[in-house]
Amino acid sequence: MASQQQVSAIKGAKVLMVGAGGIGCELLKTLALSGFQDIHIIDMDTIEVSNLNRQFLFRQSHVGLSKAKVARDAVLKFRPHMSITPHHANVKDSDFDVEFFKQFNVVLNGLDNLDARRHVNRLCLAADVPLVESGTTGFLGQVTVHVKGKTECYECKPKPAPKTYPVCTITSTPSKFIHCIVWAKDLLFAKLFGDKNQENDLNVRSSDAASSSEHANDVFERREDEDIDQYGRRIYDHVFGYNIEVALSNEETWKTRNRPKPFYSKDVLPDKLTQLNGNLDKSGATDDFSSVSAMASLGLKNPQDKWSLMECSRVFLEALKLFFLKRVKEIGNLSFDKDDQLAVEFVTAAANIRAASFCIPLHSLFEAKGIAGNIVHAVATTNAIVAGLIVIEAIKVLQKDADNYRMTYCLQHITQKMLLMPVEPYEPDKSCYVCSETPLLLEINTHRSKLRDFVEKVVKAKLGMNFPLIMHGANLLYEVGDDLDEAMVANYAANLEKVLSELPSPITGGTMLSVEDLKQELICNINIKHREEFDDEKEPDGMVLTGWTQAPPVEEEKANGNGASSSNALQVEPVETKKDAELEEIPESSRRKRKLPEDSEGTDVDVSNDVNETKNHKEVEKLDDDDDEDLVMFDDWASASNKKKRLQ
Ligand SMILES: Nc1ncnc2c1ncn2[C@@H]1O[C@H](COP(=O)(O)OP(=O)(O)OP(=O)(O)O)[C@@H](O)[C@H]1O
Ligand SMILES: [Zn+2]
Repeated sequence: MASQQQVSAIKGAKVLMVGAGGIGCELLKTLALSGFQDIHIIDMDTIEVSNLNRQFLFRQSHVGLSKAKVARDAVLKFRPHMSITPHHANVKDSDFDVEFFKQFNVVLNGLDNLDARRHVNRLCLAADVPLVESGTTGFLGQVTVHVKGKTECYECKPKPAPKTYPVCTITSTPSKFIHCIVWAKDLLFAKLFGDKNQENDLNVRSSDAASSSEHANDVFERREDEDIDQYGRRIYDHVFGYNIEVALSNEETWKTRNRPKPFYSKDVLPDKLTQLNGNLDKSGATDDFSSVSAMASLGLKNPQDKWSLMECSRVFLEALKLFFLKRVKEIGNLSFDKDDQLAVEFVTAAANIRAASFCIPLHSLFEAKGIAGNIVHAVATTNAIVAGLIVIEAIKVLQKDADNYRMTYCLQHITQKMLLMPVEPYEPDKSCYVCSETPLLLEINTHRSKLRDFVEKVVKAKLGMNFPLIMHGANLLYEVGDDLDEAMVANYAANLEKVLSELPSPITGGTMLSVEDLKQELICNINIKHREEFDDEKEPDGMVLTGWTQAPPVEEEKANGNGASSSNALQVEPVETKKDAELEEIPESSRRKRKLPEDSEGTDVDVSNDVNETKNHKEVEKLDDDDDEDLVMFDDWASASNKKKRLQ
């Protein structure tokens, strides 16, 4: 039962909910049933069929409609007197500025990406509105509280970086199916259907041997008047035949490994079969790209079947053909999307052919899609638990009950019945560039690096600024915005191409730059230190930013003798996690032996495993095998004491 105080805090609160997906639907329902009266919802998406299994406010008839609006309507049916304001929009839109955020007493995130989370964090800091942040991945989840000046902000701690794979493993020596998927998705699919100007390691493979015109760099370009079937076979023969032969010629590599088998289309697919390949009429409507399917065209029905090498080859050629015949306008702009059926078919087929070549077990489309799309199946119960925890923290925040704020980690721990692990929040990190004013340090070659390098590699990629403004003293060097006149745009464009030391207001060693994102009201000061040389391998950006921290990438395996290194690695998100940086590591303090509250007094629980990885469930389970009494289920949060004061 809520106390009178809680009831009035709830009733008087104006709440902003960002994200009306898996967590958001549960959250809105729980907020409504807890008595909240005034809620704004921002969600940029429309409802998809795949949402219906867990986003229970939505029905089949809502597919294609705004999530925010339908969620509002669904809740008003059982709480008609609530005020719910839906915004079908991106939270990064300029309408949702600091003034907009200031009207709320608390912001609750149910998002699925780092970019939006960082943006909301910055606006909450600028508007001085508390934020309750959340995320789930399968059975794992977390809820964290961020109150300016009291607790760490969302960006105080580095977020786990995506898993990386050495390039040479992907291009030359795959040993697992995931390596074949990364190759098919990030190299081959990107090369054939994505931006032609992007650097791509398939080029290296294609041009490092004989430079005969047949196998030179432009092998992926479709020649004028080239029949689409011929083109498909040529690509097939190049990537699965010729490239493997080139790799085989490097005898050293295969001394300790199984030699791969080159495949040529004429051997795998008799001529007659290719001619008969596919029935385009069955491949899907021409006006609905999303329904185009090579499987349909070939009469392959069950996505859980493992295709034979011949079937994979037919799907490969058919999918490639369908892209050129039915989706030609998109070619050049495509990037892999797990919800794009034809893309998934192509990648599954290509990955399996490569897997067959390297004697790696083949996988079904269903499995390949899960791996390629980093899919961990969402668990509705986890979302419900997390939504409940968000509301509990929101109520504490509204009551300014800072002593009892908790970051709560939801762990699957069936054998030990351990479900929730509450942890006291940390104070703000004094060196966090987002919530403190600590300057960053950038080592850079000011005579060689251009302003563009600085903007792309530091300001956008690392600091996550979308609308940067760069000042050197009183001089404005660069700015992005809708209200700039033509002369300014031209001036900034010219600055981008200049090396730092030759800018109108030169940037040299000792310069202090101020970089600001007007929309996020975030200002960072950056001290510049000139440095001549950088290590290509270890410092591939050609610059080093200190004070900005990202957890080191999870490196799958060390360079394996072909000269690759982690800096020269392909990134994929950890397969075990669903969304980027959705789950954080449990804070250091609680990763060490941590004294538990009353119920489990005297029992030390070591949670030294990374909750990020679903595969680690087994390791988590084995943590305290010897003690069956570790039930860590707190229904009285205040009793979760035994605590060391960390808040100010
Ligand atoms: N920048 C943003 N602005 C507004 N809403 C956002 C933004 N980024 C993500 N969202 C919303 O956050 C919600 C996250 O929900 P969820 O994690 O369940 O993802 P989903 O897209 O519904 O499901 P899935 O990714 O599993 O198909 C989505 O509804 C998405 O539209
Ligand atoms: Zn911070």
